[in-house]
Amino acid sequence: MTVSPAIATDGLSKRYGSTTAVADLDLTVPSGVVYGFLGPNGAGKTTTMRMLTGLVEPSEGTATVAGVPSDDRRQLVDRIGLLPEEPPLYEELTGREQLEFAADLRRVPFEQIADRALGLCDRLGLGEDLDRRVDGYSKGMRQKTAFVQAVQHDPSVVFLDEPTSGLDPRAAKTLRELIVELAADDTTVFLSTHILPVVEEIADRVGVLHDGRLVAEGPPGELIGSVETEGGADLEDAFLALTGDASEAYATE
Ligand SMILES: Nc1ncnc2c1ncn2[C@@H]1O[C@H](COP(=O)(O)OP(=O)(O)OP(=O)(O)O)[C@@H](O)[C@H]1O
Repeated sequence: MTVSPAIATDGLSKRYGSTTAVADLDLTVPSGVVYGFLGPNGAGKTTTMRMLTGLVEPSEGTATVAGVPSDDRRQLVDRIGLLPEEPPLYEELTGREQLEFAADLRRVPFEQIADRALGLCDRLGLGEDLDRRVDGYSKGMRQKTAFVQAVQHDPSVVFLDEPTSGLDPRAAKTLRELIVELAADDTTVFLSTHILPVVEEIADRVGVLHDGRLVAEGPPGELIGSVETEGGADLEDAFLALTGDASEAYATE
């Protein structure tokens, strides 16, 4: 029996006027993996994620996510989760109301997923703040709420854009653990981040985008092994070699 990939794209491209944001992308992401999606600023990562989540129409090519064509937004939202760079939260709601609202959008009764949602909040240290309004939340509290909102309905595929942004070290560690647990429970995690040690630690596979093109793909160890260095190479070395610009300053925290 062949298991369908979680994400498959065929010649996926996006142009904005004379700018080619994503060019002829053929990507296959197996089910149940953590997939690190890397690339310099402006490489096309966000645009790719927007196409895969049905928010932006491709100029050419097709994509299937969790078995659904990416232009079938109605079916897609039930099967995916998205944590974008700028989390969409309603300032006037409490954290709990925000999570209930997100469940409603997917026509999932919140009571059905409350144990999972509130358990995630507790793990992230958000439990005691859930009845406060979002407009009084810190950046980290917003990020935690947006993460729970993205995964509370147990999606088949979740897209995370810089998920540890603004999180303190303890919460960031918990979030990394949660990502690994999600994948172990068969949720495919599509993770875009500039924090390469995190990718090296938790990603099963990595794709590197450069100028809208996929320039490398495989397990992190394979990418690192492809780089020649005098000492031991790491994913940052591989990234810099593959994207050909040693001046890109990348976080190494
Ligand atoms: N709505 C838009 N209109 C015009 N150009 C756009 C638009 N969205 C993205 N672009 C362009 O497409 C290219 C890819 O941008 P994108 O945001 O996908 O990159 P990224 O890899 O996510 O970058 P970063 O790491 O900085 O977030 C850039 O040249 C960007 O200026």
